[in-house]
Amino acid sequence: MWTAFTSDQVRQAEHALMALVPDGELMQRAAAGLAAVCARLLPGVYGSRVVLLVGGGDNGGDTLYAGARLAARGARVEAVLAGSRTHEGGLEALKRAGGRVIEAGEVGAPDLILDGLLGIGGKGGLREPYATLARIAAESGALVVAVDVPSGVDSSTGEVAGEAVKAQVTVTFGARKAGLLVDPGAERAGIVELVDIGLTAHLPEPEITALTAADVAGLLPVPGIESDKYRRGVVGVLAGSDRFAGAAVLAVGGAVRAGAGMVRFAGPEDAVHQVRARWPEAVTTLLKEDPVEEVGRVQAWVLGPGMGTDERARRIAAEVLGTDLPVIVDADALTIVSKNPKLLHRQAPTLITPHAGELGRLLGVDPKDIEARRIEHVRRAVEELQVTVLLKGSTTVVAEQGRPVRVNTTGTSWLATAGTGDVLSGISGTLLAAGLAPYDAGSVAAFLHGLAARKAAEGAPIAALDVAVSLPDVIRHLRTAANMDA
Ligand SMILES: NC(=O)C1=CN([C@@H]2O[C@H](COP(=O)(O)OP(=O)(O)OC[C@H]3O[C@@H](n4cnc5c(N)ncnc54)[C@H](O)[C@@H]3O)[C@@H](O)[C@H]2O)[C@@H](O)CC1
Ligand SMILES: Nc1ncnc2c1ncn2[C@@H]1O[C@H](COP(=O)(O)OP(=O)(O)O)[C@@H](O)[C@H]1O
Ligand SMILES: [K+]
Repeated sequence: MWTAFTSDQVRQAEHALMALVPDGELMQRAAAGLAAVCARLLPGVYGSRVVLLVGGGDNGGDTLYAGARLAARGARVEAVLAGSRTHEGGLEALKRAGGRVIEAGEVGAPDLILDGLLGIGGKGGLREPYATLARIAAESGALVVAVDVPSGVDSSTGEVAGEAVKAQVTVTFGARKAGLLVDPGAERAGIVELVDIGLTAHLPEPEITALTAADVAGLLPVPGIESDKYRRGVVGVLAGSDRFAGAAVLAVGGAVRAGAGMVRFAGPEDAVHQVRARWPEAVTTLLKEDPVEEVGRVQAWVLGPGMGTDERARRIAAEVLGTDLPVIVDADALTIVSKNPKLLHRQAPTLITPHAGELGRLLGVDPKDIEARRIEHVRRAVEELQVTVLLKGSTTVVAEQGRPVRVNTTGTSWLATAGTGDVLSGISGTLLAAGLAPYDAGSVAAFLHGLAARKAAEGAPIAALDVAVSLPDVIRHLRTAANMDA
């Protein structure tokens, strides 16, 4: 499990650790780790040109000491001093090692730029001259490595309020900062390398966690000798309308290919035909005015993809949410519950899977604000709605009362195509029917969904159904990598 922390949590842990080690020791550990990563990234340290963008705080200090280490190994290291003050010890060390100070106009096109403008002390959008330096870095063509945090990214939330550095790699010290895992910050951070400075024992409960491949392999339900199709989990899918029959095919596809014991599908005529044609293994029921009960026994429901918001859909939603079975509430069902929030007042496990627009309607908030500060809003949704919430988007996050927010790390922007959300609700439904709690079902589903999309895409466009089709390959790979028996 990965863990990530707010800047306050990191500062508290650093204070506790600082009391136990000599002055300046942590900065030396950070600088040594940073220089080692830079040395690995450069084709060769000797003779390479490295530019340091140095802010006035300790982030600048780390950067100067790391620059000194690279200079000592033969790199040509130059520093732009951008703060109203400069870490004295760091600057002395750099000069002693042969580094020199340059003006912003002399940055040019170095091999490597180290962004040491702001660390966890940064607040709000970059002010000048930092903003100009962020632009110079972006235009230089150099490999940009952010020190601790890309400057301009809020290290606790991932918010970017204005200009920010965009790094290919972020070398972060002691603990992952929450803002490095959540967009828009995650996109600015690139690959995150964690340097151990001895902080771990002092860290509190994390605000944020992320499942690793091994965690997912451990959580995935697999059939055993006692299994039959009912015990593995029967998932019921209530999706599709005369207008949107495809959503039914996609949600059923996600459920089938994620490994359901059985998928029961119920919907209008065209949807039933299309589901049967694509997924003959699904058991289908034509649902007109009959109660949903007629569909048969299921262990969890997927409610909403493409089902419309008319009177018929509202009646189905009310009936299903009135049962004591676990339910995934997605797409049109979210529109229905946003008009009648009481439908979510239920005891049984409930996972809602909105994108920012849908959550915006549920909370009465502008979707742009949700995308800017996902963690805050997903927590607020949990608080107000008292259900488990999976917020979709460029970073998918899953939240539940009293638990850290789980951030998904596998997504790809190729997923931004119609219908992939329907596949996700099918996967989540299968996992819920297999007995996973909503928090695990949602976060494992998002992990598999992201990996399946990457596998299907491999750098090219995908259709939503490709994501469903790739699921077994992804599950096989995860289990093999975790050394699990066939
Ligand atoms: N505290 C510790 O024990 C350690 C800290 N380390 C480093 O120290 C960093 C934190 O250092 P500081 O607390 O000095 O903070 P920063 O180096 O992040 O700088 C904060 C200063 O930048 C200015 N500033 C804030 N927001 C700005 C904006 N938007 N535009 C322009 N200027 C802005 C403010 O004047 C503030 O004083 C960490 O990120 C890490 O790199 C590491 O050396 C490891 C150990
Ligand atoms: N830029 C992006 N990067 C990564 N994943 C994305 C991005 N945009 C959308 N997604 C993912 O694609 C899926 C889209 O779902 P949704 O918005 O419900 O669309 P639809 O209703 O068409 O299926 C979600 O899983 C979401 O997290
Ligand atoms: K930085």
